[in-house]
Amino acid sequence: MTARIIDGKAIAAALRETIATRIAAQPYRPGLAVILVGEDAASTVYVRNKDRAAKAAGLNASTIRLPAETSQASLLATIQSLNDDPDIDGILVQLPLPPHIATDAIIRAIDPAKDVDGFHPDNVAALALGAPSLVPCTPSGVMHLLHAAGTNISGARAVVLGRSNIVGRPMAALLLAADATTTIAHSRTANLPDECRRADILIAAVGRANMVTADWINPGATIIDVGINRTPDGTLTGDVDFAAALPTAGAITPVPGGVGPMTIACLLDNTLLAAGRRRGSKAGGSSSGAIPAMKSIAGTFGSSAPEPR
Ligand SMILES: Nc1nc2c(c(=O)[nH]1)N[C@@H](CN(C=O)c1ccc(C(=O)N[C@@H](CCC(=O)O)C(=O)O)cc1)CN2
Repeated sequence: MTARIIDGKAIAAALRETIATRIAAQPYRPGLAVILVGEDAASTVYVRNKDRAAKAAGLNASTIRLPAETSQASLLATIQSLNDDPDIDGILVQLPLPPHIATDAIIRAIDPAKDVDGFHPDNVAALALGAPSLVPCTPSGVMHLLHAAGTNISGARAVVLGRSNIVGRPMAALLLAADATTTIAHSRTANLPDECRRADILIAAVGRANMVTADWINPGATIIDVGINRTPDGTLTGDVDFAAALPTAGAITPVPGGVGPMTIACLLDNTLLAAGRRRGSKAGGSSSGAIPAMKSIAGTFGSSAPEPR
């Protein structure tokens, strides 16, 4: 048997369309500010794609490009002015930052109500307590993909490979909130392949090209590949050996065209959600509220975007 391919590009396009319809129904244009410090090649592409997608969906989006030598104090001042700007609903600082800037201090400086990345400690704590507010975009996108794939989450054994603050930890919190029996596996986990082989749902987010091979996969499992690795010949590849996994997995995301496009769609969703809350629109319904897999955390997860008025 061959695994079903979960088409993240198409699912993200549908989500962006839903969000655009909701934005068009609002009496205001939600504002999104994205800050890029330096000229990291991949970050430059991601920020350009965010800007395009945000504008296409009807957001009032702007990108603030700062030189790599920007001081931490100057970046903090930029964030403060965006925190104070009533037209800005969402603020995102593209990561990674240059090494002389303390990422933690920057994330803490963002108004949690405008933190559309969901990285501020207040938002992290809310998610950990099972009452998520603004949820990190990549894990949020993964939940959408699991739903679209028709994967049963409640009661399933989920293994998250990787424990980063951006993906692994919030991913595990979301799966737990959706009633999966959730394990975080990492570089120190004993018998890593055995651990992964127990998973009905395997989320690979380690950042090592093709690390997950066919013998790590439980036959029929849903495999979500969050890895984006560039091989020496310039090819983009995930953390899962896709070709080898195909005959064993039940469903699998490709790289590119899997999780990546969902990250950007969920950023738009978070911006709409943040705008609705800040501007006092009645929250309810949402692009992701329609997702049964998230019912247990409905109303708080993903976009409780304002209803059209
Ligand atoms: N402030 C943040 N920084 C970073 C985040 C984040 O969520 N917030 N995530 C990643 C990068 N990222 C978004 O910023 C991102 C990565 C990849 C994609 C994507 O669409 N990938 C495509 C392939 C693109 C390519 O050719 O390189 C795909 O997978 O199909 C979107 C967003 C780190 N930084």
